[in-house]
Amino acid sequence: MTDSAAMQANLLAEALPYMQAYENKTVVVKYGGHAMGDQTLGRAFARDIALLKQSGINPIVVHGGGPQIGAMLAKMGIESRFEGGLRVTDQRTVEIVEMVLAGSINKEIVALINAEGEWAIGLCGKDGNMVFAEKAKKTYVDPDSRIERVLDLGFVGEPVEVDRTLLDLLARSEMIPVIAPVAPGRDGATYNINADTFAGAIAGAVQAARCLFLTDVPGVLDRDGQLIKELSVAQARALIADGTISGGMIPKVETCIEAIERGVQGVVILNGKVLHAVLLELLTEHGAGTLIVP
Ligand SMILES: Nc1ncnc2c1ncn2[C@@H]1O[C@H](COP(=O)(O)OP(=O)(O)O)[C@@H](O)[C@H]1O
Ligand SMILES: CC(=O)N[C@@H](CCC(=O)OP(=O)(O)O)C(=O)O
Repeated sequence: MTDSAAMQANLLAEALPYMQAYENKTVVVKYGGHAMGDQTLGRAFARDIALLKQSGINPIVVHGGGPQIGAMLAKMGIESRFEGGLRVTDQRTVEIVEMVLAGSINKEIVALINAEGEWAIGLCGKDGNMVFAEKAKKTYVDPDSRIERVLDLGFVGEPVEVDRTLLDLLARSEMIPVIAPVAPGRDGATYNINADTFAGAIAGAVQAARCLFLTDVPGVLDRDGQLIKELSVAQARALIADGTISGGMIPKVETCIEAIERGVQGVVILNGKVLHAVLLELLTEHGAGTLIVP
């Protein structure tokens, strides 16, 4: 046996018990816009997803694309504005969000997975009546008057209904769903949904065995910048309360907590900029990021 063949055999032997543990289980992978790097990274991500399917695991990809939406808006002369980590989305903006998310980014990921010999299918919340959203109800406390005010974020939505019929059908097929976080409202509007929130709702609806959030940091870091390998829901809440977890990591960890409360068995935040992060997390003993457990 050559060295390389021996190495592959060793890797396979290490991965086998994990593959068996996840067999026929659903793993939701949230692929964040910041985690989408160059072609090499994109191909490695697609290969990981293809390998999961080939191993009898049922992957569902939910993707973001915040930086890519920002770049397209800038090209059209529209400035991006965020409130509490959410993009303020007027009618013109939601049209561009849908174009970028459900159009170019979605099809790019589908093509990458298909190039690995699999059958990916690009969807958004509108397809198969999968997700219905309502206008997000966010409030803030006015620092001068201390009065609680409602934030009007325009067409920013929260998923309120998830129908898993189409996802169940795809799970039994050769298809890998790749889903953009855009959904209709019962009011006929199109809503822009934060991709973490959307992935958490999908993971809860399908009772996923794992939900992975690929971002551009190694996971949740402690005050000294060291990776925390495992966190309980109570510990995660304490880190938000004492300010160790801040900025964009707050809604991400809150989404993880909600997903666990909805029955997802384990949620992981990890660095998508590491080659084969998904396989390293799921199929090796040490994992790759921060595992949040009940
Ligand atoms: N304790 C923490 N551990 C890790 N990242 C943190 C922490 N507190 C704040 N952050 C910030 O959260 C960011 C990740 O959130 P965000 O940028 O919204 O991710 P994404 O765009 O990939 O969804 C990190 O880049 C980091 O700046
Ligand atoms: C309401 C809201 O903020 N929606 C996000 C949707 C994309 C997203 O969340 O992408 P990332 O995961 O790459 O950040 C946005 O418009 O940027």
